[in-house]
Amino acid sequence: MRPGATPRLRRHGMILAGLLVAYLAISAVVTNSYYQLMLTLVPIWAVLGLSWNVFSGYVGLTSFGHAAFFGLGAYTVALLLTMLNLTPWIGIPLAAVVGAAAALLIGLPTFRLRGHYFALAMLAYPLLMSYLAQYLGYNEVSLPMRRDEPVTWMQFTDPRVYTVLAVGLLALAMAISMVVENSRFGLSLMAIRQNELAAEAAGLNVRQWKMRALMLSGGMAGAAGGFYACVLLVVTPEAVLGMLVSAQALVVALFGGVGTYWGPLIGAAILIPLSETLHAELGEIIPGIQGVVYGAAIILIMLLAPEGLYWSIRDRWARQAAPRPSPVPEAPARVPAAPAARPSPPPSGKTLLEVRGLSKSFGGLRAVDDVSFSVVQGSILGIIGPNGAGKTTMFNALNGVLPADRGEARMDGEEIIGRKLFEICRMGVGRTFQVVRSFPRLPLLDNVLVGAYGAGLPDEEAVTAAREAITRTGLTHLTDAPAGGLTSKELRLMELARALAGRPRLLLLDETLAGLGRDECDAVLDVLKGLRAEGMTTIIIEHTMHAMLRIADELLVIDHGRVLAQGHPREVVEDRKVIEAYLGRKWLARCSK
Ligand SMILES: Nc1ncnc2c1ncn2[C@@H]1O[C@H](COP(=O)(O)OP(=O)(O)OP(=O)(O)O)[C@@H](O)[C@H]1O
Repeated sequence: MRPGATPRLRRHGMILAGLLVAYLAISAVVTNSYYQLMLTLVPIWAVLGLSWNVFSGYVGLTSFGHAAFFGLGAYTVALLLTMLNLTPWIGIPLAAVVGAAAALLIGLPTFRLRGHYFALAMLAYPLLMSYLAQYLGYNEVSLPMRRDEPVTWMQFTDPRVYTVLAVGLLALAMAISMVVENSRFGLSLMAIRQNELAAEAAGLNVRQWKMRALMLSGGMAGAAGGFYACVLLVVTPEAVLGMLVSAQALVVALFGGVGTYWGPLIGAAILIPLSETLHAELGEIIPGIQGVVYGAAIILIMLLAPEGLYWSIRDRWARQAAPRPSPVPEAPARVPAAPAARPSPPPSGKTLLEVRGLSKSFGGLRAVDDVSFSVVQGSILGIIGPNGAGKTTMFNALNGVLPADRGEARMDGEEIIGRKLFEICRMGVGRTFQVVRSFPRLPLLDNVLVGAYGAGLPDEEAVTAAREAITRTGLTHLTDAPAGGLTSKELRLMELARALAGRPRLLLLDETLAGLGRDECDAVLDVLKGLRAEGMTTIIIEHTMHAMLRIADELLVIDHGRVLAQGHPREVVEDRKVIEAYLGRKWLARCSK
């Protein structure tokens, strides 16, 4: 569980229990059978919305095809009952298993696609299943009437019993979502949504996490579909695999709020009664009024609250509660000093990283061309070079973001080239990226925790490692501050802390000082010096020469993908080749004064 999760879960659990009891009390007094059915449908669609949210909301990959899992669940229950006489009490859990298994089969090929292509591919699955159901002659599967033993066959004469069961299913789906969102599961998924590459570089096995999320989501949708079949007593492709079903899952979550378990609940509680009431009152005059309601809801929410009702209300509330523009006071004096830096690194003399003949081309462009260098343990190697010289590509080839064409890189004698990004991270290579990505609404601690989870540390140790990393970067006073209120310097340090939380032996820092003022640069440099004093080995790409001269033990100059020079910073910056290729005439003039 994430820090602070237990009291939060308790609080939210009590609110949820209160809401569900109130809902049951209302449904107990409704006598009209149409509205009784509507009260049963609200929790069912909320469960489908929650299932969509567990995958698309947390991972950020839009699914237009959740009807596939829902429909499979509905057909599983209906066919098991009609063909094998199997009670829905067993059929519904089996529907969840079928939904999860379908998610595995769908995920395997579809995770190769990204963005819009993924969303469109998901659309194809329920369509395919719908045609298959028609082809197999399952155009209309009616559940046999077994009113003699209502409990055994889940066929009750009093529709309010279905509402109670639907609320029970919703409570279960909410409990699952709450645990997911407040655990390493949810945080890992959110990290993937924020930046897949950075998440993998932090040690997360992105494909595995996505698959787990889709399977859980498929299972929840399958159970919802299975129960839906028991409520309607008839299953048709249009009703359970149709476009409106997928749209309903998506719309209730988008309307209520994406990436939070409250979202689908709010969305279903507002949209389902609205569309069903309009359907009841105006359905004969305007057929398909539900589609109009969902379309209008999407347009309205996109215009007025793009992240959904929940976030819009919560953010407004938070702004009123804390009217200051930033939760972080501005005075720099308040920033506690990072660990005191020793003037010189502990020279271990031992080589930690040995790179030989590393090459990477993009078509005809040799972005990294036969690069060799080594890094002494406990030292800082600065990498400089003109824009487009191949510095970032070299980092990418080193830590597995891109496959290297040739070459080797041994860390402590162990080859890292050819391994996956998350494996290299787990071997002790931490990395930051040029563009910082944070989870703005989550506290700094949670943002940093991702690095510790990625390294595979168990829950308690992960929190300890994250707190240690926060202390080492001098951000202790901001531990509970939301990342959205941090300054550029604090965000840079937060990213550094995230890399440190995985307890790396080697840090790859890509332009950590980019966009910072002189004072801010100094503060970050102090942190880096502190880390070196602790024995951390760092390779840093940086354009700010004054910073490089102050911090680097050695400089490596790259130009057109090749090593132009390597050595002590003072010697390197006086090298004519380096001056001509990178530093320029102004630098030469300054040097010759
Ligand atoms: N994925 C890619 N596909 C094709 N070409 C690429 C790709 N990534 C980088 N390049 C090219 O490779 C060369 C090296 O780029 P790289 O980003 O590594 O340079 P850099 O030294 O890090 O530059 P900067 O200092 O501007 O970040 C550039 O010409 C760039 O356009």
